[in-house]
Amino acid sequence: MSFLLTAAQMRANEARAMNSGAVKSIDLMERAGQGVVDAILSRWPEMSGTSGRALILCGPGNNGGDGFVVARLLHDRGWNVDVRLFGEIAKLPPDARTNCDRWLKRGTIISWQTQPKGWGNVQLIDPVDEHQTPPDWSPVPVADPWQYTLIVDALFGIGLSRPLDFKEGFSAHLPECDLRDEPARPKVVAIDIPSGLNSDTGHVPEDADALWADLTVTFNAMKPGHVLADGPFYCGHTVIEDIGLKNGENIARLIEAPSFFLSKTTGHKFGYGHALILSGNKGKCGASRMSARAALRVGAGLVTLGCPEDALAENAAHLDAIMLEVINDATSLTNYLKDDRLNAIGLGPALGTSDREKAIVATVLDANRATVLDADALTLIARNEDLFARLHPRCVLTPHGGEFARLFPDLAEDLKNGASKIEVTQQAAHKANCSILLKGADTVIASPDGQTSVHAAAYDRAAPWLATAGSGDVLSGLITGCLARGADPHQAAETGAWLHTEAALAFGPGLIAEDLPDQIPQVLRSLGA
Ligand SMILES: NC(=O)C1=CN([C@@H]2O[C@H](COP(=O)(O)OP(=O)(O)OC[C@H]3O[C@@H](n4cnc5c(N)ncnc54)[C@H](O)[C@@H]3O)[C@@H](O)[C@H]2O)[C@@H](O)CC1
Ligand SMILES: Nc1ncnc2c1ncn2[C@@H]1O[C@H](COP(=O)(O)OP(=O)(O)O)[C@@H](O)[C@H]1O
Ligand SMILES: [K+]
Repeated sequence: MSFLLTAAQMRANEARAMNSGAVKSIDLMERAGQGVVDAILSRWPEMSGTSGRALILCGPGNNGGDGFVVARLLHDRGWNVDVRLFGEIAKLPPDARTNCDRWLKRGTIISWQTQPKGWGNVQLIDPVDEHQTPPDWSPVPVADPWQYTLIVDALFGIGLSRPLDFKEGFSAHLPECDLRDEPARPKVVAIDIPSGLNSDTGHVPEDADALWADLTVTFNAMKPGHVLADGPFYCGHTVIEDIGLKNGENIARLIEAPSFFLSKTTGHKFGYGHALILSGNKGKCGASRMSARAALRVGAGLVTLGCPEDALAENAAHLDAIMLEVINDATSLTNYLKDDRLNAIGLGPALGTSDREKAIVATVLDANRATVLDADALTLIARNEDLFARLHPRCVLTPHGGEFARLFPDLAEDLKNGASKIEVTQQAAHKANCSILLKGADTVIASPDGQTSVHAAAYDRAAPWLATAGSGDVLSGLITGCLARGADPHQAAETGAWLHTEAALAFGPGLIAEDLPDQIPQVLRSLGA
């Protein structure tokens, strides 16, 4: 199982290891630098056979220290290495300083720093005399990035403490981001996290800048910034190098393939649960049918679509294996729910938002069954405090960003202002007293018992084809089906999110929402279900 660590949690791991005497910080830095070199050579094996030319951009903290280690290791492999330092050698922290000195036995450093007040553009000074302030800020030309095989961003890691500003000269050392697809350009590698990206949130603040990378090499575990928000775009591809720290607390787990409960062995259809999906009036029920189909495909033993009488003929024309039940109003729903084999309910897609549906949502919540609330059901809950107050821990809410803002306006504002998507989802789960799945390529799931997970449809699992009308309806059906099969709400949301993306990957370009449920058999087979 993989976990995400905040910067504070990573520092705590390091402090624990130091205090126990298990390892010295200088050794951790050596392992980090070695890990970066290993990751580079493994990603681009052609670089191990020959020596190239590298530019290492070091920052004023320990991220820069890792950079000095990389510079030394590449030099010792025969590479031609240039090192630039943002800051002053004299102010480096101890381990970074040690590695800077080791580098200075092999090569030189060109340093640049923020210009003193009143100076014009950033000045580059060459070389830095570590014992005295340079008498003259003589400009040095920015190196042409295209002369390098490799550029390493060791400027700022988890210690980024304020927004990055390209005016300070950081970007001049990299080819333009638009040239990412240009094969002749140097490879760009970020140590720990691309500089400028917030490692806890994945945000790059408005008006701020960040460097981009082809490869990001981080240590021990991914940080939220590698998978949330803008993170994957800037990181390019992320690998984890083990530097031997033991992980303590984490902020979330990273959802991986489910390893349980999706296979069917023996037993009767009722042993796999009976899901009820509720729909609205005729002409608008397509979304609920897709949801029902997804619930059946994921293996619910039975699925019934409950709809008003006027929608019966339309639904009957489309459905075979899915059963139909007339649910005109809250009273007919109450009667139908007397069958306690109905163990999971999904509602919202194509439900409607009139008084009929408001009463239906109230009835469903009062029934205290495992329930997924999506789309129109979320709109009704956002509008009616009495519905919000009825939410309970067997519910899963599946809002997209707009629905989340209607349900939790304050938290949505925090998110807009740079708060962590993980933290706002945790707070929402606490407020609503139920599981919340906040959608996106970075889907976050939090439950009131504190469980938190992130599903990243990123890197090798990027599935942009999911940005298509109705794909969310299928997701709610998948989760309802998992609930019917006996998963708890958090587990059902995790499994639904993973299957949803996997189904999109199995289909690929041209995907429309209807295609998703029919990819599920192939996905289940690949899991050995
Ligand atoms: N367990 C750990 O935490 C380990 C950390 N290591 C490395 O150490 C890094 C963290 O080192 P630090 O805590 O020294 O932090 P950083 O090196 O990430 O950055 C801190 C320095 O950057 C300056 N700074 C921050 N934001 C700035 C901005 N926008 N513009 C200009 N200056 C800015 C700060 O004033 C400070 O001098 C990690 O990212 C990783 O690369 C590794 O060496 C191995 C182990
Ligand atoms: N670019 C993307 N990458 C991965 N998943 C995405 C992307 N865009 C949307 N999704 C997923 O697709 C689904 C869309 O749901 P939603 O916004 O409710 O759409 P709809 O209401 O049309 O069904 C969500 O599960 C979301 O996480
Ligand atoms: K970096």
